[in-house]
Amino acid sequence: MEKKIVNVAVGVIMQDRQVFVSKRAEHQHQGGLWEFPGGKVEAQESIFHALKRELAEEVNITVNSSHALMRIEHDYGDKQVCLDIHLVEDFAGEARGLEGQLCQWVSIDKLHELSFPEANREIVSKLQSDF
Ligand SMILES: Nc1nc2c([nH]c(=O)n2[C@H]2C[C@H](O)[C@@H](COP(=O)(O)OP(=O)(O)OP(=O)(O)O)O2)c(=O)[nH]1
Ligand SMILES: [Mg+2]
Repeated sequence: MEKKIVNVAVGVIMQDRQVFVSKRAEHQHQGGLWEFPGGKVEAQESIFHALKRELAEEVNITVNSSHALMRIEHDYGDKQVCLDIHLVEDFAGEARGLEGQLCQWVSIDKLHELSFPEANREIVSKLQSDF
């Protein structure tokens, strides 16, 4: 049977050379690892709309605009994802976890010290080489 690919809108929220990351809950897929906030793109929804909705729900910010950074397709074996990663520098509100998740601002230079899901390796490399 062909596996369904889950499309995910992911936001790299950046301010003053720092990025806002949150920790995935233990019970979630890839639980206990750090992530860039985001979530599933619903049927008929644009990536930008999903990004805006998820970042408001999860981390309290209103995204005004964003730029597509990269797309990563990754097969975790138990789940196949397509991550649409956007850079979010233009937003309103103060970022904080609204779902009880641990969050922090981390400097780009230290991003590699955190444990992320496998698919995020490329994102961290790109951020550290481009910014
Ligand atoms: N948000 C996010 N998801 C990531 C990252 N890296 C990565 O592999 N993923 C994977 C983990 C999950 O399988 C999927 C995102 O699903 P999610 O659990 O955030 O979706 P969601 O917010 O809509 O939440 P839910 O409906 O599952 O409760 O993408 C990342 O940096 N951020
Ligand atoms: Mg999510």
